[in-house]
Amino acid sequence: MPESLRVGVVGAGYVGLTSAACLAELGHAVSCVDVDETKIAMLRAGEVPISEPRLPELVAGHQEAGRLTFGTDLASLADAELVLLCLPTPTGRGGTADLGAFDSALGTLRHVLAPDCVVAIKSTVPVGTGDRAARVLGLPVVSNPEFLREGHAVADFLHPDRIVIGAHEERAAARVEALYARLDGPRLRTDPASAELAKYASNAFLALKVSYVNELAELCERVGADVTDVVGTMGLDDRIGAAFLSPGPGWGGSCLPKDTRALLHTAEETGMDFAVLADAVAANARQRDRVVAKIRHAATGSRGGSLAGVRIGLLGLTFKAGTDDLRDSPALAVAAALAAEGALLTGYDPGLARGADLADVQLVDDPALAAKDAAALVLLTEWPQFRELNWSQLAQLTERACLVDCRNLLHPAEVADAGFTYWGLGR
Ligand SMILES: NC(=O)C1=CN([C@@H]2O[C@H](COP(=O)(O)OP(=O)(O)OC[C@H]3O[C@@H](n4cnc5c(N)ncnc54)[C@H](O)[C@@H]3O)[C@@H](O)[C@H]2O)C=CC1
Ligand SMILES: O=C(O)[C@H]1O[C@H](OP(=O)(O)OP(=O)(O)OC[C@H]2O[C@@H](n3ccc(=O)[nH]c3=O)[C@H](O)[C@@H]2O)[C@H](O)[C@@H](O)[C@@H]1O
Repeated sequence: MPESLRVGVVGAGYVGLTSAACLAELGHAVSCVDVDETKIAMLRAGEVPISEPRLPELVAGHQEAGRLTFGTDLASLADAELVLLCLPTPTGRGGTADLGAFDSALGTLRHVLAPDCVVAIKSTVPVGTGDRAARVLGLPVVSNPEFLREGHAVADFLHPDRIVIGAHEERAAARVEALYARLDGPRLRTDPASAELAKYASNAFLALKVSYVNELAELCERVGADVTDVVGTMGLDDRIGAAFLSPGPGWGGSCLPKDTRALLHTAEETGMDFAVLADAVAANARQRDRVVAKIRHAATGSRGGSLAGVRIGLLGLTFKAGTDDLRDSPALAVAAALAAEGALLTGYDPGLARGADLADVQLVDDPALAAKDAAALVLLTEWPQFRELNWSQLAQLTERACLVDCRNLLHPAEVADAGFTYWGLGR
């Protein structure tokens, strides 16, 4: 029987809340602490503030069973055997990770934690952060990066591709490993610096892969090839893999952009020019500009046409399908660029609650309202339900039946039959 640990989780966001609920599911006694009083009050009332499959059931069930508690006071972690830090590490000055929230929590925890407590860092933090935290706390600090994806958070946590444990001391590493005793998946023991870097290296490689495909899509257009068949061929090679080969409006979300910036900053600090990564980031901005040019062309009938006063309907605003997260969403970056040229934007997203307040887009709760009188309809997020829309009806509602599919989600022939002139990426 694997041992049950008294676990403290600091931060109740995507990573913290998912970890807390899943660790309770694995049989541990979990106390989750966040400074956000509103969020904690919601969680105590059984409401989960983010949209993640299975999370509400786990939170409600384990709270009721007494295995999961929520609070705002870090002092409640005094008897924890293991504390997981799941604090935000957004972009700070010069592109580096801002460790403000992290340091503020450490400042309190150093007076609170028991002398035999082990601390694990789940946040994505620059190399050396764990060792620095160990000095501040006077406790062993293990790097245990998290690889879950938003929209799949619970499933990814409970079925990890790998569990990475970067530690100096065996005793501390063993305690973190005990946390996951009930989970399958390869364990990788290493030093803290390698674990910290492995997390950035993974996210940066995913970004690189998508930037490569976005540039490839451009080349396909120039030479008259179809990117779907090109990446279909590539993906069948096990060494390349089929995942992360879909062209889109650029990669975004709360992590890939900030983590590529932070890794570039780390390289810079050592005097290294990480040129291939720097260009993947630059390619992401080029991709947004290309998408905007394509929309301008579709909506005005000319490459350099003016978008002033032109009505454009947007389908999908979140940074990818299956989430309600708008942080660093490429769809919003495209919207901002269109709005800056004077376009009038109406947007529909199945993941967003009505009444969400967006700077550049009037949010509507029906795709027909986004299509109405639009000079172009632009699909920006790959929600699968968009495939089932009544495209003939939407075509009739638009002013000019032009459709820019920035995710290559739809069958060009089908939407053409519905009456649309279709633009995809690289096809
Ligand atoms: N979102 C994701 O899919 C993943 C995120 N990560 C990493 O995990 C870390 C956390 O990310 P998210 O969970 O997305 O962030 P988040 O923004 O969703 O949640 C962070 C939580 O920490 C709380 N907080 C801030 N300061 C605090 C303090 N001093 N004490 C206690 N709580 C405090 C905030 O109120 C918030 O609820 C980041 O380093 C991120 O890069 C890693 C893997 C996946
Ligand atoms: O560190 C993190 O926070 C997490 O960041 C990403 O997860 P996530 O931010 O949920 O988003 P992804 O699914 O990776 O998508 C990132 C972006 O790339 C885009 N993308 C992805 C794949 C693809 O083929 N094409 C493409 O444009 C998505 O639309 C999205 O904008 C990683 O996939 C997780 O492993 C990691 O734990």
